[in-house]
Amino acid sequence: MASTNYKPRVAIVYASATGNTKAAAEILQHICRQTQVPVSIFAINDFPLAELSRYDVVVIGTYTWGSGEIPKELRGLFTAFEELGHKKLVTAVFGTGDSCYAEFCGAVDRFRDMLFVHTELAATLKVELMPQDLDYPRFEKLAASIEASWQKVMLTATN
Ligand SMILES: Cc1cc2nc3c(=O)[nH]c(=O)nc-3n(C[C@H](O)[C@H](O)[C@H](O)COP(=O)(O)O)c2cc1C
Repeated sequence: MASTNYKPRVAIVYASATGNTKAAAEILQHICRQTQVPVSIFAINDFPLAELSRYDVVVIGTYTWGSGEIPKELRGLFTAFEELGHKKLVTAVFGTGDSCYAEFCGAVDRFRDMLFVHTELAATLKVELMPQDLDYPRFEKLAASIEASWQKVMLTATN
């Protein structure tokens, strides 16, 4: 995300009940920071939904609850994306889950389907429980996909 003069405003917004998704969010924040792009990270309860439209890139981190469901604290954010309907907003969604459940990381799938319709969805990533060292390159790929989508949106805007 460093090759244009304009620095995108990037937010990582996550929900985490037991810490796995928080750890994943912090890995992504660390990787993004290496590209010199300022990244703000918010636990969902600290993120002002009214500010969603002020960001160029929003990355969601979610665990999965119930039977493949979005945690209730993220439902407001889900609706806010639907209502915003901003196709130039670059998004991505990652999640941690437990593959013992029938719908592994079902919340990621639910966000993916909605974000694909309402935003410029860059990529998704599913992680088994607490992220491990071998997941790190997968987060690097996620960051690279986000950057590529951002460059695409910038290019479209200037042509
Ligand atoms: C009651 C309950 C239901 C769950 N349902 C699912 C599920 O449907 N699919 C899944 O992949 N993981 C499911 N999980 C596992 C969590 O999503 C997983 O442990 C996740 O890493 C927790 O993230 P956190 O540490 O950020 O809270 C469930 C966990 C609990 C306790």
